[in-house]
Amino acid sequence: MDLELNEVAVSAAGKRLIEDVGLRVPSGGLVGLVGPNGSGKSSTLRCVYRTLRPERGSIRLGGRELAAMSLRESARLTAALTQESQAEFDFTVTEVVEMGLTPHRGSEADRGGYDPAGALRAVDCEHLAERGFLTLSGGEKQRVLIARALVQRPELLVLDEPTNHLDIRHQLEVLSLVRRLGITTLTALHDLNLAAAWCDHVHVLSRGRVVAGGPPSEVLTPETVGAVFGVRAHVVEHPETNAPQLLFAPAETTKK
Ligand SMILES: Nc1ncnc2c1ncn2[C@@H]1O[C@H](COP(=O)(O)OP(=O)(O)OP(=O)(O)O)[C@@H](O)[C@H]1O
Repeated sequence: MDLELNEVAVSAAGKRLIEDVGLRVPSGGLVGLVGPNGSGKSSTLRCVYRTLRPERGSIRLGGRELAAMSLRESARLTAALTQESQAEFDFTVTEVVEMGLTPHRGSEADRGGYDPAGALRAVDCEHLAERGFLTLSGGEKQRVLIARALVQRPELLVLDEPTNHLDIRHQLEVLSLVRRLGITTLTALHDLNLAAAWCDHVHVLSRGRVVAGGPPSEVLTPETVGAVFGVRAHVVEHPETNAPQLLFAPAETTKK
């Protein structure tokens, strides 16, 4: 199911958070949102998982206006891992993962996919099934929340910094898993090299606007990264994967 945003604008507390945001995630595609702190990544994602209501523009999922769907319907289709998801649940890990089934309760629909144990296995957390969620490390919590998103069997995954708190192995495993799942995914990422390595397309946000979008090799150029993030970047090619990777230096550093 594809996702399309056109000229989306949203405000909160009298402040324009994003303006004219447009992007498309093709069915089964993985698209990254990158940008400096406060550039509007989370606000864009919040419009997609409907905790913010755009005041202009359109958001279509599978060709249908989100605004015309009931919240229950869009919640069934969309699983979100948000900045707020780390809420303090006083439940076991299995109970937290089972919460992902909530949007399907009372519905006949069963599109197959992960059961709670399978989802925990997929994120390498099977051994944590009976632990209290509150006793987990930050990275373990993050992986359990990804398992909760998987059992929902969503058509669309919306991920806000899914690699937060994860060690390097689990960062790579989570993105590789998302890739393998083939679910339409829009994700905010701080790490430009992860975005470059895993995303089909990357959109760069700056002050609430998309200033560049397309394949990572076309978008994550020294010029764009320099202008948006205020750092000097050099692009090298990963010797194994050929993905563009960036090396950074502060803007003011002069070469010795
Ligand atoms: N409810 C709100 N009321 C007022 N301002 C808000 C609200 N939500 C977000 N903002 C502001 O909008 C801007 C964009 O925030 P947003 O969280 O979308 O950025 P972000 O790119 O996800 O940032 P980060 O990388 O720091 O997570 C910020 O300046 C933020 O302070």
